[in-house]
Amino acid sequence: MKSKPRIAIYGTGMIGSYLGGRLHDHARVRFIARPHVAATLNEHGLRVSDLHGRQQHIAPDELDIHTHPDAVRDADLVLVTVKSAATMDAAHELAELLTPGTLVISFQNGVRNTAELRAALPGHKVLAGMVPFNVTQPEPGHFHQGSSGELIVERSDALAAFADVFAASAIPLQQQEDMQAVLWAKLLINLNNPLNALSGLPLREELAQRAWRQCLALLQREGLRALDAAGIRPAQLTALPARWLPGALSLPDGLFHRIAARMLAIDPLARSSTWDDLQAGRRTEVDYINGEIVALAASKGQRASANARIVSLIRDAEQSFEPWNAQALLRELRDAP
Ligand SMILES: NC(=O)C1=CN([C@@H]2O[C@H](COP(=O)(O)OP(=O)(O)OC[C@H]3O[C@@H](n4cnc5c(N)ncnc54)[C@H](OP(=O)(O)O)[C@@H]3O)[C@@H](O)[C@H]2O)C=CC1
Ligand SMILES: CC(C)(CO)C(=O)C(=O)O
Repeated sequence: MKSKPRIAIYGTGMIGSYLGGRLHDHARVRFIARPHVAATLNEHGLRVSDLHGRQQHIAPDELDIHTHPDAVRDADLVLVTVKSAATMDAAHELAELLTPGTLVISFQNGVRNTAELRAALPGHKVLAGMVPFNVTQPEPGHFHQGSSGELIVERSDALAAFADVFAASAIPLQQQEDMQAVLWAKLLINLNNPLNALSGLPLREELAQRAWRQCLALLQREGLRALDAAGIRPAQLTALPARWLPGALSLPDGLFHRIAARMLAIDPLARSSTWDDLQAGRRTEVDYINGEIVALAASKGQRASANARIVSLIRDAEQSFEPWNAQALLRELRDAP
Protein backbone atom coordinates (compact mmCIF):
# COMPACT_ATOMS: atom_id res chain seq x y z
CA MET A 1 0.00 0.00 0.00
CA LYS A 2 1.21 3.53 -0.81
CA SER A 3 2.22 5.47 2.32
CA LYS A 4 0.28 8.64 3.11
CA PRO A 5 1.98 11.87 1.98
CA ARG A 6 3.34 14.24 4.62
CA ILE A 7 1.52 17.57 4.39
CA ALA A 8 2.62 20.52 6.53
CA ILE A 9 0.27 23.40 7.32
CA TYR A 10 2.42 26.52 7.61
CA GLY A 11 0.33 29.01 9.63
CA THR A 12 -2.44 27.19 11.48
CA GLY A 13 -5.38 29.60 11.65
CA MET A 14 -8.85 29.49 10.08
CA ILE A 15 -7.85 28.12 6.67
CA GLY A 16 -4.88 26.01 7.81
CA SER A 17 -6.85 24.30 10.59
CA TYR A 18 -9.79 23.62 8.30
CA LEU A 19 -7.74 22.22 5.40
CA GLY A 20 -5.50 20.23 7.75
CA GLY A 21 -8.50 18.79 9.56
CA ARG A 22 -10.12 17.75 6.31
CA LEU A 23 -6.87 16.12 5.07
CA HIS A 24 -6.15 14.32 8.35
CA ASP A 25 -7.60 10.89 7.47
CA HIS A 26 -5.78 10.69 4.12
CA ALA A 27 -2.39 12.28 4.83
CA ARG A 28 0.13 12.66 7.66
CA VAL A 29 -0.74 16.25 8.51
CA ARG A 30 1.63 18.33 10.60
CA PHE A 31 0.46 21.70 11.90
CA ILE A 32 2.96 24.56 12.40
CA ALA A 33 1.10 26.82 14.80
CA ARG A 34 1.53 29.73 17.17
CA PRO A 35 1.70 28.60 20.84
CA HIS A 36 -1.82 29.88 21.67
CA VAL A 37 -3.31 28.01 18.70
CA ALA A 38 -1.36 24.87 19.59
CA ALA A 39 -2.68 25.11 23.18
CA THR A 40 -6.29 25.36 21.96
CA LEU A 41 -5.93 22.35 19.64
CA ASN A 42 -4.12 20.34 22.32
CA GLU A 43 -6.98 21.03 24.72
CA HIS A 44 -10.03 20.65 22.45
CA GLY A 45 -8.79 18.62 19.51
CA LEU A 46 -9.81 19.74 16.02
CA ARG A 47 -13.39 19.71 14.76
CA VAL A 48 -14.17 20.55 11.13
CA SER A 49 -17.66 20.96 9.72
CA ASP A 50 -19.31 22.51 6.69
CA LEU A 51 -22.61 23.98 5.58
CA HIS A 52 -23.50 20.69 3.84
CA GLY A 53 -23.54 18.93 7.24
CA ARG A 54 -20.13 17.13 7.08
CA GLN A 55 -18.61 16.75 10.58
CA GLN A 56 -15.30 15.34 11.74
CA HIS A 57 -13.53 15.44 15.11
CA ILE A 58 -9.86 14.65 15.65
CA ALA A 59 -8.79 13.97 19.23
CA PRO A 60 -5.81 15.96 20.61
CA ASP A 61 -3.57 12.89 20.78
CA GLU A 62 -4.10 12.25 17.04
CA LEU A 63 -2.89 15.74 16.07
CA ASP A 64 0.74 16.44 15.13
CA ILE A 65 1.19 20.04 16.26
CA HIS A 66 4.46 22.00 16.42
CA THR A 67 5.28 25.54 17.41
CA HIS A 68 8.71 25.55 15.76
CA PRO A 69 9.20 25.97 11.99
CA ASP A 70 11.78 23.18 12.05
CA ALA A 71 8.93 20.67 11.96
CA VAL A 72 8.38 21.48 8.27
CA ARG A 73 11.66 19.82 7.20
CA ASP A 74 10.49 16.44 5.94
CA ALA A 75 7.19 17.55 4.35
CA ASP A 76 6.26 16.37 0.83
CA LEU A 77 3.84 19.28 0.46
CA VAL A 78 3.59 22.57 2.38
CA LEU A 79 0.37 24.59 2.43
CA VAL A 80 1.15 28.23 3.22
CA THR A 81 -1.85 29.69 5.05
CA VAL A 82 -0.43 32.75 6.81
CA LYS A 83 -1.90 36.21 6.19
CA SER A 84 -0.27 38.16 3.34
CA ALA A 85 1.84 40.42 5.56
CA ALA A 86 3.48 37.31 7.06
CA THR A 87 4.39 35.70 3.71
CA MET A 88 7.92 37.08 3.42
CA ASP A 89 8.88 35.89 6.91
CA ALA A 90 7.33 32.48 6.25
CA ALA A 91 9.19 32.27 2.92
CA HIS A 92 12.55 32.98 4.57
CA GLU A 93 11.89 30.42 7.30
CA LEU A 94 10.91 27.81 4.69
CA ALA A 95 14.01 28.58 2.58
CA GLU A 96 16.20 27.54 5.54
CA LEU A 97 14.36 24.31 6.19
CA LEU A 98 12.73 22.66 3.18
CA THR A 99 14.30 19.73 1.36
CA PRO A 100 15.03 20.81 -2.25
CA GLY A 101 12.12 20.10 -4.60
CA THR A 102 9.38 20.23 -1.95
CA LEU A 103 6.03 21.31 -3.37
CA VAL A 104 4.57 24.48 -1.82
CA ILE A 105 1.04 25.83 -2.39
CA SER A 106 -0.05 29.30 -1.29
CA PHE A 107 -3.67 29.17 -0.13
CA GLN A 108 -3.91 32.92 0.51
CA ASN A 109 -5.89 35.89 -0.73
CA GLY A 110 -4.10 38.62 -2.65
CA VAL A 111 -2.15 38.57 -5.91
CA ARG A 112 1.51 38.68 -4.86
CA ASN A 113 2.03 35.91 -2.28
CA THR A 114 3.07 33.24 -4.78
CA ALA A 115 5.66 35.53 -6.38
CA GLU A 116 7.12 36.34 -2.95
CA LEU A 117 7.33 32.66 -2.06
CA ARG A 118 8.89 31.81 -5.44
CA ALA A 119 11.53 34.51 -5.10
CA ALA A 120 12.61 33.16 -1.70
CA LEU A 121 12.33 29.46 -2.64
CA PRO A 122 14.09 29.08 -6.01
CA GLY A 123 14.84 25.36 -5.43
CA HIS A 124 11.21 24.45 -4.88
CA LYS A 125 8.02 24.20 -6.87
CA VAL A 126 5.62 26.91 -5.67
CA LEU A 127 2.02 26.93 -6.92
CA ALA A 128 -0.66 29.57 -6.54
CA GLY A 129 -3.86 28.43 -4.86
CA MET A 130 -7.21 29.99 -4.06
CA VAL A 131 -9.73 29.28 -1.29
CA PRO A 132 -13.20 30.39 -2.40
CA PHE A 133 -15.05 29.63 0.80
CA ASN A 134 -15.24 31.20 4.22
CA VAL A 135 -14.09 29.54 7.46
CA THR A 136 -15.14 30.61 10.96
CA GLN A 137 -14.29 29.32 14.42
CA PRO A 138 -17.65 29.12 16.28
CA GLU A 139 -15.95 27.63 19.35
CA PRO A 140 -12.34 26.88 20.29
CA GLY A 141 -10.90 24.18 18.03
CA HIS A 142 -14.00 24.04 15.79
CA PHE A 143 -13.53 25.31 12.20
CA HIS A 144 -16.63 25.65 10.03
CA GLN A 145 -16.79 26.15 6.26
CA GLY A 146 -19.63 28.64 5.85
CA SER A 147 -19.94 28.97 2.05
CA SER A 148 -19.39 26.80 -1.03
CA GLY A 149 -16.79 26.42 -3.75
CA GLU A 150 -13.81 24.28 -4.72
CA LEU A 151 -10.16 24.96 -4.06
CA ILE A 152 -8.39 26.15 -7.22
CA VAL A 153 -4.68 25.46 -7.80
CA GLU A 154 -2.31 26.22 -10.64
CA ARG A 155 -2.16 23.25 -13.03
CA SER A 156 0.99 21.18 -12.49
CA ASP A 157 2.25 17.60 -12.91
CA ALA A 158 3.59 17.91 -9.36
CA LEU A 159 -0.01 17.71 -8.09
CA ALA A 160 -0.46 14.14 -9.36
CA ALA A 161 0.83 12.73 -6.06
CA PHE A 162 -1.69 14.75 -4.01
CA ALA A 163 -4.84 15.21 -6.10
CA ASP A 164 -6.43 11.94 -4.87
CA VAL A 165 -5.70 12.85 -1.26
CA PHE A 166 -7.54 16.18 -1.58
CA ALA A 167 -10.42 14.54 -3.47
CA ALA A 168 -10.78 11.79 -0.83
CA SER A 169 -10.79 14.52 1.85
CA ALA A 170 -13.81 16.21 0.18
CA ILE A 171 -11.72 19.28 -0.76
CA PRO A 172 -10.93 18.45 -4.41
CA LEU A 173 -8.41 20.58 -6.28
CA GLN A 174 -9.65 22.27 -9.42
CA GLN A 175 -6.56 22.88 -11.57
CA GLN A 176 -6.38 26.01 -13.76
CA GLU A 177 -3.69 27.46 -16.02
CA ASP A 178 -4.14 31.18 -15.52
CA MET A 179 -3.97 31.69 -11.77
CA GLN A 180 -3.39 35.45 -12.00
CA ALA A 181 -6.85 35.69 -13.63
CA VAL A 182 -8.27 33.58 -10.77
CA LEU A 183 -6.49 35.60 -8.05
CA TRP A 184 -7.59 38.94 -9.48
CA ALA A 185 -11.18 37.67 -9.74
CA LYS A 186 -11.01 36.56 -6.10
CA LEU A 187 -9.56 39.95 -5.19
CA LEU A 188 -12.59 41.67 -6.76
CA ILE A 189 -14.78 39.54 -4.46
CA ASN A 190 -12.52 40.29 -1.48
CA LEU A 191 -13.10 44.04 -2.01
CA ASN A 192 -16.10 43.29 0.19
CA ASN A 193 -13.89 42.18 3.12
CA PRO A 194 -13.41 45.67 4.60
CA LEU A 195 -17.06 46.59 3.98
CA ASN A 196 -18.13 43.48 5.84
CA ALA A 197 -15.79 44.38 8.69
CA LEU A 198 -16.99 48.00 8.84
CA SER A 199 -20.65 46.89 8.73
CA GLY A 200 -20.20 44.81 11.90
CA LEU A 201 -22.68 42.37 10.31
CA PRO A 202 -22.44 38.74 9.19
CA LEU A 203 -21.82 38.48 5.41
CA ARG A 204 -25.33 37.28 4.60
CA GLU A 205 -27.01 40.15 6.45
CA GLU A 206 -24.63 42.69 4.96
CA LEU A 207 -25.01 41.51 1.35
CA ALA A 208 -28.80 41.33 1.75
CA GLN A 209 -28.84 45.15 2.01
CA ARG A 210 -28.66 47.19 -1.17
CA ALA A 211 -26.63 50.09 0.23
CA TRP A 212 -23.82 47.70 1.27
CA ARG A 213 -23.94 46.06 -2.17
CA GLN A 214 -23.78 49.51 -3.79
CA CYS A 215 -20.61 50.23 -1.80
CA LEU A 216 -19.15 46.98 -3.13
CA ALA A 217 -20.26 47.76 -6.68
CA LEU A 218 -18.42 51.10 -6.45
CA LEU A 219 -15.20 49.39 -5.29
CA GLN A 220 -15.51 46.70 -7.97
CA ARG A 221 -16.12 49.23 -10.77
CA GLU A 222 -12.87 50.97 -9.86
CA GLY A 223 -11.17 47.56 -9.77
CA LEU A 224 -12.53 46.50 -13.16
CA ARG A 225 -11.46 49.82 -14.70
CA ALA A 226 -7.90 49.35 -13.42
CA LEU A 227 -7.80 45.71 -14.59
CA ASP A 228 -9.02 46.76 -18.05
CA ALA A 229 -6.30 49.41 -18.28
CA ALA A 230 -3.70 46.80 -17.28
CA GLY A 231 -5.03 44.24 -19.78
CA ILE A 232 -5.95 41.75 -17.01
CA ARG A 233 -9.08 39.66 -17.61
CA PRO A 234 -10.44 38.27 -14.34
CA ALA A 235 -11.62 34.65 -14.38
CA GLN A 236 -15.30 33.87 -13.84
CA LEU A 237 -15.69 32.53 -10.27
CA THR A 238 -19.39 33.26 -9.73
CA ALA A 239 -22.57 32.46 -11.69
CA LEU A 240 -22.17 35.87 -13.39
CA PRO A 241 -18.96 37.09 -15.07
CA ALA A 242 -16.95 39.52 -12.90
CA ARG A 243 -17.85 42.35 -15.27
CA TRP A 244 -21.58 41.98 -14.55
CA LEU A 245 -21.28 41.84 -10.79
CA PRO A 246 -21.49 45.60 -10.06
CA GLY A 247 -24.73 45.82 -12.04
CA ALA A 248 -26.23 42.80 -10.29
CA LEU A 249 -25.12 44.05 -6.85
CA SER A 250 -26.81 47.41 -7.48
CA LEU A 251 -30.25 45.85 -8.10
CA PRO A 252 -33.05 46.56 -5.61
CA ASP A 253 -33.26 43.98 -2.82
CA GLY A 254 -36.27 41.98 -4.13
CA LEU A 255 -34.77 41.50 -7.58
CA PHE A 256 -31.26 40.79 -6.24
CA HIS A 257 -32.57 38.14 -3.84
CA ARG A 258 -34.36 36.43 -6.73
CA ILE A 259 -31.52 36.40 -9.26
CA ALA A 260 -28.54 36.03 -6.90
CA ALA A 261 -29.83 33.53 -4.33
CA ARG A 262 -26.55 31.59 -4.66
CA MET A 263 -24.53 34.62 -3.61
CA LEU A 264 -26.48 34.69 -0.34
CA ALA A 265 -26.10 30.95 0.32
CA ILE A 266 -23.75 31.65 3.21
CA ASP A 267 -23.84 30.39 6.77
CA PRO A 268 -25.74 33.03 8.83
CA LEU A 269 -22.74 33.58 11.15
CA ALA A 270 -19.98 33.81 8.52
CA ARG A 271 -17.96 37.03 8.35
CA SER A 272 -14.92 38.14 6.34
CA SER A 273 -11.34 37.40 7.41
CA THR A 274 -10.88 41.20 7.73
CA TRP A 275 -13.53 41.18 10.47
CA ASP A 276 -11.58 38.37 12.20
CA ASP A 277 -8.41 40.49 12.07
CA LEU A 278 -10.11 43.57 13.51
CA GLN A 279 -11.66 41.51 16.30
CA ALA A 280 -8.29 39.96 17.13
CA GLY A 281 -6.57 43.38 17.09
CA ARG A 282 -4.33 42.29 14.17
CA ARG A 283 -3.23 44.39 11.21
CA THR A 284 -5.58 43.51 8.32
CA GLU A 285 -4.74 42.51 4.73
CA VAL A 286 -6.40 45.65 3.30
CA ASP A 287 -3.14 46.77 1.62
CA TYR A 288 -3.08 43.45 -0.25
CA ILE A 289 -6.73 43.70 -1.31
CA ASN A 290 -8.13 47.21 -1.84
CA GLY A 291 -4.58 48.60 -1.75
CA GLU A 292 -3.75 46.50 -4.83
CA ILE A 293 -6.52 48.23 -6.79
CA VAL A 294 -5.26 51.66 -5.69
CA ALA A 295 -1.72 50.73 -6.78
CA LEU A 296 -2.77 49.16 -10.10
CA ALA A 297 -4.98 52.16 -10.92
CA ALA A 298 -2.13 54.56 -10.10
CA SER A 299 0.27 52.60 -12.32
CA LYS A 300 -2.15 53.23 -15.21
CA GLY A 301 -2.64 56.93 -14.44
CA GLN A 302 -6.07 56.33 -12.87
CA ARG A 303 -7.46 57.05 -9.41
CA ALA A 304 -9.32 54.51 -7.30
CA SER A 305 -10.60 57.00 -4.73
CA ALA A 306 -13.24 54.80 -3.11
CA ASN A 307 -10.74 51.96 -2.57
CA ALA A 308 -8.18 54.45 -1.24
CA ARG A 309 -10.78 55.79 1.21
CA ILE A 310 -11.61 52.26 2.37
CA VAL A 311 -7.91 51.56 3.01
CA SER A 312 -7.69 54.60 5.28
CA LEU A 313 -10.98 53.78 7.07
CA ILE A 314 -9.67 50.28 7.83
CA ARG A 315 -6.40 51.78 9.09
CA ASP A 316 -8.53 53.88 11.49
CA ALA A 317 -10.60 50.82 12.47
CA GLU A 318 -7.37 48.93 13.29
CA GLN A 319 -6.81 51.57 15.97
CA SER A 320 -10.40 51.91 17.17
CA PHE A 321 -13.41 50.14 15.67
CA GLU A 322 -16.82 51.80 15.21
CA PRO A 323 -19.34 50.14 12.88
CA TRP A 324 -20.53 52.21 9.91
CA ASN A 325 -24.04 52.81 8.65
CA ALA A 326 -24.34 51.66 5.00
CA GLN A 327 -25.85 54.91 3.64
CA ALA A 328 -23.23 57.03 5.41
CA LEU A 329 -20.40 54.87 4.02
CA LEU A 330 -21.89 54.96 0.52
CA ARG A 331 -21.92 58.79 0.66
CA GLU A 332 -18.36 58.77 2.02
CA LEU A 333 -17.14 56.54 -0.84
CA ARG A 334 -19.03 58.45 -3.54
CA ASP A 335 -17.61 61.74 -2.24
CA ALA A 336 -14.06 60.40 -1.88
CA PRO A 337 -11.78 63.00 -3.52
N1 LIG B 1 -10.62 33.11 6.93
C1 LIG B 1 -11.26 32.89 5.79
O1 LIG B 1 -12.46 32.58 5.77
C2 LIG B 1 -10.53 33.00 4.48
C3 LIG B 1 -9.20 33.39 4.44
N2 LIG B 1 -8.55 33.41 3.22
C4 LIG B 1 -7.14 33.79 3.14
O2 LIG B 1 -6.36 32.72 3.66
C5 LIG B 1 -5.14 33.23 4.25
C6 LIG B 1 -5.08 32.73 5.70
O3 LIG B 1 -6.16 33.34 6.39
P1 LIG B 1 -6.68 32.85 7.82
O4 LIG B 1 -6.56 31.39 7.94
O5 LIG B 1 -7.99 33.51 8.01
O6 LIG B 1 -5.57 33.54 8.74
P2 LIG B 1 -5.35 33.37 10.31
O7 LIG B 1 -4.82 34.67 10.81
O8 LIG B 1 -6.57 32.79 10.95
O9 LIG B 1 -4.22 32.24 10.38
C7 LIG B 1 -2.88 32.43 10.08
C8 LIG B 1 -2.07 31.89 11.27
O10 LIG B 1 -0.71 31.77 10.88
C9 LIG B 1 0.10 32.24 11.96
N3 LIG B 1 1.44 32.56 11.44
C10 LIG B 1 1.85 33.67 10.79
N4 LIG B 1 3.16 33.56 10.47
C11 LIG B 1 3.56 32.36 10.93
C12 LIG B 1 4.80 31.69 10.91
N5 LIG B 1 5.87 32.23 10.32
N6 LIG B 1 4.87 30.47 11.50
C13 LIG B 1 3.80 29.93 12.10
N7 LIG B 1 2.60 30.51 12.13
C14 LIG B 1 2.47 31.72 11.56
C15 LIG B 1 -0.70 33.42 12.46
O11 LIG B 1 -0.22 33.83 13.72
P3 LIG B 1 -0.08 35.42 14.03
O12 LIG B 1 -1.44 36.01 13.87
O13 LIG B 1 0.46 35.41 15.42
O14 LIG B 1 0.90 35.97 13.02
C16 LIG B 1 -2.09 32.83 12.48
O15 LIG B 1 -2.29 32.08 13.67
C17 LIG B 1 -5.24 34.76 4.14
O16 LIG B 1 -4.55 35.22 3.00
C18 LIG B 1 -6.75 35.00 3.98
O17 LIG B 1 -7.06 36.20 3.29
C19 LIG B 1 -9.15 33.00 2.07
C20 LIG B 1 -10.46 32.60 2.08
C21 LIG B 1 -11.27 32.63 3.26
C1 LIG C 1 -14.41 33.73 1.46
C2 LIG C 1 -14.27 35.21 1.63
C3 LIG C 1 -14.62 35.88 0.32
C4 LIG C 1 -15.28 35.61 2.64
O1 LIG C 1 -15.34 36.96 2.79
C5 LIG C 1 -12.84 35.53 1.96
O2 LIG C 1 -12.00 35.29 1.13
C6 LIG C 1 -12.37 36.15 3.22
O3 LIG C 1 -13.11 36.24 4.20
O4 LIG C 1 -11.19 36.54 3.23
